[in-house]
Amino acid sequence: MGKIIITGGSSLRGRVKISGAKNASLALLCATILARNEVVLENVPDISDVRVMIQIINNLGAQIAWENPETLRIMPPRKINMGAPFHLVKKLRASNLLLGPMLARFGQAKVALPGGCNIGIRPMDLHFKGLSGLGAELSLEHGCVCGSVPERLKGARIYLDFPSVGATENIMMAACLAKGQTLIENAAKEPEIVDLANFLNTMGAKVRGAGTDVIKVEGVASLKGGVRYPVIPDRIEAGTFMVAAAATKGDVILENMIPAHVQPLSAKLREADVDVIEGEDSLRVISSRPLKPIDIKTMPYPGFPTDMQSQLAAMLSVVPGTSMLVENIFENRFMVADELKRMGARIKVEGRIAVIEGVSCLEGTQVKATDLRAGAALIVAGLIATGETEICNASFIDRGYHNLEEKLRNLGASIRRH
Ligand SMILES: CC(=O)N[C@H]1[C@@H](OP(=O)(O)OP(=O)(O)OC[C@H]2O[C@@H](n3ccc(=O)[nH]c3=O)[C@H](O)[C@@H]2O)O[C@H](CO)[C@@H](O)[C@@H]1O
Ligand SMILES: C=C(OP(=O)(O)O)C(=O)O
Repeated sequence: MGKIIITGGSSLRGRVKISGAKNASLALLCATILARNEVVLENVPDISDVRVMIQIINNLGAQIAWENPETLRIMPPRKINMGAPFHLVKKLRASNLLLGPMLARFGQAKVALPGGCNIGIRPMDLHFKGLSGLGAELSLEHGCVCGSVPERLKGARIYLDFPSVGATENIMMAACLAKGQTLIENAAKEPEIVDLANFLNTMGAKVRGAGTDVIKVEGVASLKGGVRYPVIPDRIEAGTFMVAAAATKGDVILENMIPAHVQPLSAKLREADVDVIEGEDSLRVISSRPLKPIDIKTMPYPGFPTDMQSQLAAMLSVVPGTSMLVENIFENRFMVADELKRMGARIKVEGRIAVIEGVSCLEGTQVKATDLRAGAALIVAGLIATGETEICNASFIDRGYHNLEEKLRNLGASIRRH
């Protein structure tokens, strides 16, 4: 799976360009299935999750090719090949986002139960509730979700018991081609939801209210496609560089990003006594004073993102005093604590709570990435540790970070792949 080796101790300094968002790109790629004509997506990150999703959608009958390193040209399928293969689907969570578009456009779907990082049980009941509320008939057969639509999907009022990102996306995409109006209540409000709604509207959908608790979709007969659309910047990649800059006492300017999308993290870094200066589409992080301990509770957007919790745990492990993390989204997201402890961190995990007692330094050693953001956290830990840190299972990190080593080297880090 590859190793990343870091020699710690350098402060990160300079400028870094943030890539397009993984989670938005994956949802938008699934949404292209709804379109009748070619679609061009710009600012797509060349990461392994995106490459796997391209393979899956090509298998369904689409034709997708890179026009240049950040631009994908997609000819949606005219008829669908059933069965998204397990060996691909198991690699990423977002493969469950194929269900809504396949059912809406082709009236049938068969997708192996999705994989992704082992950060919790991650049920799909809300996806099922929403899609069956629109009239789809769904069953689980031999590890596959099978679905069919007797006639056309019909608009409905759907209340989500929890504002699930994936369920909101799946229902929103399916509702675009349903007959009549759909209301998604207690919808997720993440920036990736808004990006998906904007993309669907560019293709001819009628989605209103994305970014609020209630999304209203007026179904249309078809989505024309024939559009070029830039994916939003990746707020989690941006957040990871912000934390790396703060932890290494650095001074980094992040370019091509949306400061409002990282506001929950900026607020917390400021509490820790880091300077975060917002530009229009850039942001500067300067860490020149001793850091203060902070408490974090992960929440749906605009709360603090679960995808940034591990990286912050790495930073806080060397901040004098006691910090506390409460993980409210995924029950298994403290796996990184054991790896950080190997490096000398003092972290006590009790259920959904982790208490961190800051130590004076972390020591480089061999550690393993247990999931994507745990891998990112170990990179942060390696950058601040004394000596050499060897991170195995680096392919987890490749799921979500484009050119991470090169970007960090340009900021002065000593990092290489083995
Ligand atoms: C590809 C993608 O976009 N992944 C993101 C997406 O994952 P994903 O869409 O899987 O996350 P959800 O928002 O759906 O999950 C949030 C919570 O809802 C629960 N739940 C979800 C669906 C369901 O049917 N039933 C149910 O109980 C989950 O177990 C979890 O506890 O949002 C997460 C929360 O911001 C991020 O960490 C992931 O990076
Ligand atoms: C949890 C993540 O991704 P996924 O939902 O694809 O597993 C993530 O990006 O941190």
